[in-house]
Amino acid sequence: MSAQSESLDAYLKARRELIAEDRGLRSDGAAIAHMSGLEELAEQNIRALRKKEIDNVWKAEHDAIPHVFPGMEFLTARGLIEKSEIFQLLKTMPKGALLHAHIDATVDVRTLLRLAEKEPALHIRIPTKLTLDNYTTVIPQFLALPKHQFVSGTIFGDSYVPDTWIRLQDARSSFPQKLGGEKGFDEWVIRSITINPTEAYVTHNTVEKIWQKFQSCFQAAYGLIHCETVYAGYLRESLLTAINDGISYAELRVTFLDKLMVDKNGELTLAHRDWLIIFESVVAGVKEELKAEGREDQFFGARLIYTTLRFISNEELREALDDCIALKQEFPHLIAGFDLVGDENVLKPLLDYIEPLLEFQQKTKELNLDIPFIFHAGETLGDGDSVDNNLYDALLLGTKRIGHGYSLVKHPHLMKICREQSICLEVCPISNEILRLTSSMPMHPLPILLNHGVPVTLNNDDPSIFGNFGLSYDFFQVLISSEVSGLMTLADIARRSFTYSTLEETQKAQAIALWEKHWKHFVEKVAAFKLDGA
Ligand SMILES: O=c1[nH]cnc2c1ncn2[C@@H]1O[C@H](CO)[C@@H](O)[C@H]1O
Repeated sequence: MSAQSESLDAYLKARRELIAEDRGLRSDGAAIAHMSGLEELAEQNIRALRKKEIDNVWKAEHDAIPHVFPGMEFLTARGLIEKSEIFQLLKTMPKGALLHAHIDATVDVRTLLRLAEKEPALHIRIPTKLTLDNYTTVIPQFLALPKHQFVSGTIFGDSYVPDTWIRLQDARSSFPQKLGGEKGFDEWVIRSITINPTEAYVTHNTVEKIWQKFQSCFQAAYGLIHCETVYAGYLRESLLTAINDGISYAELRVTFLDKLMVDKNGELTLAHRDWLIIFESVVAGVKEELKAEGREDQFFGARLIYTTLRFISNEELREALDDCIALKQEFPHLIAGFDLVGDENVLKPLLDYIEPLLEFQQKTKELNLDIPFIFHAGETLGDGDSVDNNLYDALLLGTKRIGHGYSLVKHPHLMKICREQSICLEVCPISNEILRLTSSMPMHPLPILLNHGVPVTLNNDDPSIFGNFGLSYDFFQVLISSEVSGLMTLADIARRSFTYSTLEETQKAQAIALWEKHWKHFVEKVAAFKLDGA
């Protein structure tokens, strides 16, 4: 061997070692090191497919879409993603646990409308007269009323008195033909409860503005969802959408801000415990349905994270925390934890609530109740602002996981804590992009977290508003925008998701065993996948 080739070999060896050392903190290392032969083939196939797709789709010119690139804005790219072979494969991948989704934003808006429009008690109102000029900006509200308060009529034209309730079915059937009739009505409502690409990328293209639109989606959809007959159907659809995408377990956030929900007679009588009873019976019903189809091994179960909004007073928080305790005592298997939600950038920081939160910890300790905090924190672009600082409080308060934790990468010490104490970040890539924290996936901090070995799960956050149902879209955006992460990275994330859940150890083992079974089938399929021209 010549001196030259010897020094080249030495250089290449040193290079391999440096790379291995740099990648050494990543959590997918073990999964990659112990790949089966089939997993190796599946990984190769996905990487080859990705390369082909990046060249043919994400670097190509498209008439309707001016600038495409891997991991680009989701709302512009969605149509292209849905045509992708990788995406079609990912749809059948077992995704593990969904640990971050707000339940009132999980069902396709058309399905919600189909459920709501069947309910004769539902009414609609708008704050102003609807005209051809203003109708795209007017946001409706909904409420189910008791029979003796039903009001027939129309919401369009001069006869409508602003802020009066009109039966939804009437408002829909009398919606003027020049606005598209019933179809136009549906489109109008859908516009008010979703974010469209023009809003995200043009008219509301700042964190502050998009949050205003985002929050108004929740307010508009609230009354459609929170009425007994619709609610049960809604929860069923929410679970089935997740399960059909390969999610086998979920911890879903529910906002228990209002004390009562409208029952099937249009009366405000359903207390929080009734909401949980409905949830429990829906979970049982879904299990029955799946069993009848021979699919019972696709769903391990679901729990709820009790949430309230970060604008309430300390006294109201004390009430909410007591309510959470009472619910946990009655439904220990259903309550997974406690969280505070809403726009961190404009609402109160965790520090404002420190007294009631510390009292709660003391109380639950005395009662021997395990109700972990699972706080949203650091969902911001700020560096040292009160939202960024929420990370300190979330960790000091012993948060079990961190919702978003977008700004965690600015804190090496906090990353170390998360790594050493297995505190997982519930990362929501598409949500972060649509809510304007990042303009696209290549700018998202996820690779920093993965390369530092910070535990992460991938989540969809508010799919009914963003359109990223299930986890396939978020998994896709992560996979297409990295050359380090591959199929085994996604597998590692999915497998570990159960570990960060609030399931007990034996349940975790059972849920992981089921996941492994589905993963094996999936790997066989991907390993056998024939690339065009291969
Ligand atoms: O990404 C998020 N960060 C903080 N709060 C959120 C996010 N997504 C939804 N919500 C909050 O959850 C409530 C619905 O139950 C909404 O009011 C919304 O503010």
